[in-house]
Amino acid sequence: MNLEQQLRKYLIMGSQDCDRDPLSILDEAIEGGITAFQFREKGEGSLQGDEKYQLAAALQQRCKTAGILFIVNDDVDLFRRLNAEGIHVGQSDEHVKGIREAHPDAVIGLSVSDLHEWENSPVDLVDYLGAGPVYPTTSKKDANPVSGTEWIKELKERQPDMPVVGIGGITTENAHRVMEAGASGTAVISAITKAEDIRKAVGEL
Ligand SMILES: Cc1ncc(COP(=O)(O)OP(=O)(O)O)c(N)n1
Ligand SMILES: Cc1ncsc1CCOP(=O)(O)O
Ligand SMILES: [Mg+2]
Repeated sequence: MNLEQQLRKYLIMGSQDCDRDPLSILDEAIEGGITAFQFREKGEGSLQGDEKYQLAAALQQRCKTAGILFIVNDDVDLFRRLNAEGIHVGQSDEHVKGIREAHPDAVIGLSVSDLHEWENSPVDLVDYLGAGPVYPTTSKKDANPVSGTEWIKELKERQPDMPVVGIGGITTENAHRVMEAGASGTAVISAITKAEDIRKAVGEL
């Protein structure tokens, strides 16, 4: 699978997003057919220190066994310690240039919410872009204003060969609009972590 195919069904999750064991949720999502996973341990109720590391390592092991791309959000030290395949950063996180210099082969994802961010970002140094929030989200308190699917279309016009994943408020009902706009995949938290039947939800995505 190339990166574009790997980004198709992209689960993002930390313990703060889970009403039950994160490992069981990941197992069910893997059975359902996710293709990438981002460890995002962040916000109210999130684990710190060794507890965070232990959970990340356990989730990474599940992804390794299943052959699923494993990406760490924000925490470059954790990404290094785990020797993870990828790191996702946003506009206020560690700069892409330094990460790329130190890790030429890493999969690096960058969030871009609007044209100003895109124009001022080192987009030639990253492997994919996270575009959003496409729709209103309750999973990220400090989310930027909603960008709609138009933003994905615009990114694909400007950088046709750059894989773009839509993120924010994506559900099994609206995911098709994100793909129709030109995204390589959908990145979701609640559509999977809060689903009654996780395998079914991943299938429907
Ligand atoms: C795939 C993907 N796209 C966007 C984001 C958001 O990143 P960021 O803006 O840095 O916000 P946090 O997730 O760090 O709160 C993402 N994590 N993944
Ligand atoms: C991390 C992140 N970045 C932009 S929106 C968002 C949260 C996505 O969560 P959900 O899929 O539950 O809306
Ligand atoms: Mg970030």
